Amino acid sequence: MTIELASAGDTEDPAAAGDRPSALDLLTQQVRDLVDAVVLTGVPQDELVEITAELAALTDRLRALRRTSRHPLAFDPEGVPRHAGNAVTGSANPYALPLVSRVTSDGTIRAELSFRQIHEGPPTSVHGGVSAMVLDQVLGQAVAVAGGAGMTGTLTLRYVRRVPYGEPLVATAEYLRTEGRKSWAEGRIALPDGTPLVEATGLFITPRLWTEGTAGSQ
Ligand SMILES: CCCCC/C=C\C/C=C\C/C=C\C/C=C\CCCC(=O)SCCNC(=O)CCNC(=O)[C@H](O)C(C)(C)COP(=O)(O)OP(=O)(O)OC[C@H]1O[C@@H](n2cnc3c(N)ncnc32)[C@H](O)[C@@H]1OP(=O)(O)O
Repeated sequence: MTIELASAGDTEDPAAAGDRPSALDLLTQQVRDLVDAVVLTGVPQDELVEITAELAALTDRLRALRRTSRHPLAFDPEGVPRHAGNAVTGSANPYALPLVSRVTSDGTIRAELSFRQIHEGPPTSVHGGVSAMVLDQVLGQAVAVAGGAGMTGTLTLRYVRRVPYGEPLVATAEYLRTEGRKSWAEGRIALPDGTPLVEATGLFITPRLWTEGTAGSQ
């Protein structure tokens, strides 16, 4: 297999790397695969002990050089915030799905996604907090693209139907309105045919600190 990597240094600037994955992106995806494998593994105890020791050694190798700063926040040409360390969308965060969203011609945020077994809450269903995290993100992106980027003040959810994992789903969000530093959005996670599973409305508040030009220092 030949892997075309982004150039060294591109990881600091996702736009410069284009669509090519960086070595960090590939490591991150490998760790996601590892986490999936851990949840589902049935290998015997002694094998688990050996694997754990190997992982401890790999963890030490990664810790040999630690970042002293967070991953930078950037905006793609459509105005969607991109942050490699983000818990939902981050290409360099193994914990992230990762969720990849785009802006449609009418300004809707749209992301195709598929939850995995690691997201399980109730048997065979996705944990409600995981659904909330995805909706918080896409609603936040909707207000950011509309010019009202902010912190979540309130997020109200209605869990309509159980959310399955391992199946294609769609998350969408639309900006509603702005009053001063407050912006509202609504969205949903749905089946591909539009059947809603979780519906959300959210209020996002642009912190006074950001309007004073100190974003990112909090
Ligand atoms: C230099 C410019 C830089 C611009 C920055 C650019 C980009 C930022 C990038 C990315 C962001 C975009 C998208 C990200 C995508 C997804 C979003 C995920 C978001 C999160 O995952 S985020 C984590 C959870 N979130 C929190 O961790 C919030 C903790 N909290 C605070 O940080 C403060 O609390 C804050 C900032 C909310 C307000 O602080 P503040 O000092 O700026 O404003 P203040 O208190 O004066 O309130 C003003 C008016 O909002 C009302 N109000 C206040 N709080 C309210 C609430 N909770 N509910 C309802 N109304 C509320 C007041 O009642 C008043 O209302 P009124 O004016 O009518 O009296």
